[in-house]
Amino acid sequence: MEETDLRLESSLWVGNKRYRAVLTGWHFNWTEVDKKNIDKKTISVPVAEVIGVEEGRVEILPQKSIEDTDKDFTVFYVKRSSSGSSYGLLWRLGRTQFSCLSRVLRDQWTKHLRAALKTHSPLRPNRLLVFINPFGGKEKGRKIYHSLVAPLFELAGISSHVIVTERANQARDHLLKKDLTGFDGVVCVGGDGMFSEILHGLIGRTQQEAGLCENDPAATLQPCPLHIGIVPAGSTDCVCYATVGVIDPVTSALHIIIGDSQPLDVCSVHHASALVRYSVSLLGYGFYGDVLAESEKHRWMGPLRYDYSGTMVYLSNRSYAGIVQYLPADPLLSSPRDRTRCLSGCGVCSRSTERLFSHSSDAGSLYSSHLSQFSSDTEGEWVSVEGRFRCVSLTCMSSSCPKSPLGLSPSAHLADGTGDLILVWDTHPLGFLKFLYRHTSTQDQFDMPFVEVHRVKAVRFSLPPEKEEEAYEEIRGSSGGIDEEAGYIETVSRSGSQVSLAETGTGREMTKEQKTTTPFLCGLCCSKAPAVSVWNCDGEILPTTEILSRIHGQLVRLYARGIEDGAAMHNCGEENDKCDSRYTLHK
Ligand SMILES: CCCCCCCCCCCCC/C=C/[C@@H](O)[C@H](COP(=O)(O)O)NC(=O)CCCCC
Ligand SMILES: Nc1ncnc2c1ncn2[C@@H]1O[C@H](COP(=O)(O)OP(=O)(O)O)[C@@H](O)[C@H]1O
Ligand SMILES: [Ca+2]
Repeated sequence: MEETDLRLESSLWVGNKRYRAVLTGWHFNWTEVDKKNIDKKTISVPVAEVIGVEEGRVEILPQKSIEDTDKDFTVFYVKRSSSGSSYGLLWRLGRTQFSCLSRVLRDQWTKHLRAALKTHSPLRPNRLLVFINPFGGKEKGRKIYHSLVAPLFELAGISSHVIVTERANQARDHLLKKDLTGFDGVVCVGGDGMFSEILHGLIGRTQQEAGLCENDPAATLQPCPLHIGIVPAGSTDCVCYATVGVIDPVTSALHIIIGDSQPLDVCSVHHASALVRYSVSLLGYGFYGDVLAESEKHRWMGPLRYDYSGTMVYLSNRSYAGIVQYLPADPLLSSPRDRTRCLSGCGVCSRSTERLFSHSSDAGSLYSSHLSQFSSDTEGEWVSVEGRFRCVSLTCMSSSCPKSPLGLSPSAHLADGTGDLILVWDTHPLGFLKFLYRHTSTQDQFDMPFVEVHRVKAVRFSLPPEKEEEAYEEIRGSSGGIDEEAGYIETVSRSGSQVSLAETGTGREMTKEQKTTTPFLCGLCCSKAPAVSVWNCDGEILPTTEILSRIHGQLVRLYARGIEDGAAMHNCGEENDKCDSRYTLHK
């Protein structure tokens, strides 16, 4: 046996085969020794991907069982396999039971492996705050967490405080107000709406503690210190799919356990100097807004509500007038049409990290550089277009999801500090159908004469003056009046409870009733098409039509690593499901 610091080497047995096992600090490898040279295969596991080390012969599935033999130990680690339909890789729990010649040697192996784990994965969480939405998606959040995720957290020695929500916004309010001392991260078991609650809670809490005003659209917001883990149990699960590459609770749990860290851009949405909401995936007006408004009436259908509502809204054949202004991002850094993909270890995002945070010690200059984007001096840099649109969408990331495996903008980046603005001008119904259909394949949805895509830092949307009046009349007509005295933006969640109040002074914002009835009833049941649509902000309907939206680079961090390139990881010559070389190659 050889031993230096964290290095350890000895013979170990797996079953009746003898292996030469080596722990180098970064990797744990074992190679069968009594085999002919040509057949020798080394299994190599990065220490960062070891989930747990247990004395004895241990199994955790289907139930935990321990055979407490004193010369054995069991190592659990990440094992990859192809996901079939998705672009990312599925992660599974690999397990190997080793036997040593003595108990002393066994204790040395377990001690060294555990010490290596501590040294090489500094972001592994010890304590997590878990929120489960029992009503998300197919209402399986509780089962998913307790049967698939909790046993893995236990194996990894993570303690968790679990809250099953009883109302919308409970998770957000908890994060805004309660003591979060001792937690390393927050886990969301649910869909994009539940993620959004956690996003708002954490961003709000961080700004409160930093004394920053979220209502100021020019403020440089403070990045959140706590990581967010997403265990998918919703309807679209776009944030999970776009950051992990698969919708799979076990894969997500393993990323959380090893403390993976993926920064994420966040888009703020303001109206009349008041924060309305934050978004990470879809900020969409027109088609996507109408689909969401319609789908809320069919929540009982579960995830299928989006297919049904999508068809109905498509058939209603609507377009909307609007003025879109945008602040272009530096075209030398990247382009939404460069046909690249933001994958794990993305160079564009890493270079952005340097750019975004290189002056962070000089807080004053960073703040003023952001401010300048909105000052009158730089007004000339904004580009303005006006016309009728099928949809106007802004996304900070690809927004890929099972419905659209490459997403709304396949070359968008998770953490480059920019968003992609997609303008779909009014066109004939078949053209629009073709545009939508291309989202489901690898065909380029931007290669159409009525579609534009721009990489941007900020976007403003407003109504042409005559439409503004028409919209106001429409709102008055359908709601029986707005409380003009109040002058508040009231954001109402999908389940109907109040999300936030922000003073605006305009009194022209839609009420809850307008949001859920105006666009669809006017478009399908009445002869007159509505003058305005609504904004779909990560699955929430915004109460305002005119907005200013700005991208904040890397404002939050997820327990994820971006989509792994399956082709690069599986070059061992074995078929995916037979492959037991779990080693991350060629990053
Ligand atoms: C003819 C085939 C048409 C296929 C159109 C496919 C276009 C799909 C793009 C989907 C982008 C999704 C962006 C994510 C949005 C979610 O935040 C939001 C809320 O999700 P959840 O909390 O899970 O309910 N989902 C939606 O707004 C659904 C949009 C569906 C559009 C058809
Ligand atoms: N206990 C609860 N009861 C009702 N609504 C809830 C509850 N917990 C969370 N929500 C809300 O449910 C909405 C949808 O949740 P989500 O998990 O995203 O599911 P889905 O993907 O099916 O829409 C979110 O906006 C969230 O605020
Ligand atoms: Ca981005």
